[in-house]
Amino acid sequence: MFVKICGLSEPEHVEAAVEAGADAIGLVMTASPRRVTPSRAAELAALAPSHVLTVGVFMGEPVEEVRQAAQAAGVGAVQLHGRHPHADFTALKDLGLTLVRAVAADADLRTGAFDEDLLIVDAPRAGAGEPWDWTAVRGRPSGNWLLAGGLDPGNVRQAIEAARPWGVDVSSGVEVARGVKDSALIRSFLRAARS
Ligand SMILES: O=C(O)c1ccccc1NCC(=O)[C@H](O)[C@H](O)COP(=O)(O)O
Repeated sequence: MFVKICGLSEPEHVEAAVEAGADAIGLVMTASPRRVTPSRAAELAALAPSHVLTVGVFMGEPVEEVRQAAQAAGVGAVQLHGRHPHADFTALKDLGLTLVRAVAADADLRTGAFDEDLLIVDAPRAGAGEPWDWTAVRGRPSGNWLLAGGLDPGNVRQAIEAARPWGVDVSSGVEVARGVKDSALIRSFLRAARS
């Protein structure tokens, strides 16, 4: 089970996620209480070993802005929320970035439809910690896709049973307050997702 811990902004939480075995960490570089600057994202990304995918998270920015921020941060992947033309994905892929397409369940759920490497099927409001009907996507995407939206250490097993994803992604569910991560919750989430 691939696990991504998203919305990290403090070194101690990057270290906790890496030590607990996260496969990917998300650094939010768009409007959000979790937003980090490109230079802060670079500091955080540098703490992750090379086997951990570092993901810059964007929503609606022009592709040139995404390119500049991702390159300044030195992340290995970009996660695009919102509508982007296929050409945006191609332009970013040509830079060697891993592409993550984040959508709600009513979108095109074919993995690779936009040449992305990874699909995230999320709640309608990304990063809001809102659970949704995870059974609605069971058997729909195939390949490498992550389930997200309202997951936490207490419900992630149930969500995995409901949707049968390839991996999971969490942000709010490992926080003690909006935008404030907790190392113990990060560890619990990883344990529960893989139990
Ligand atoms: O975290 C944000 O505030 C955010 C803002 C805009 C676009 C994406 C954002 N976050 C993405 C994620 O944290 C995850 O990919 C996912 O939505 C998980 O969210 P949650 O329901 O909070 O676990």
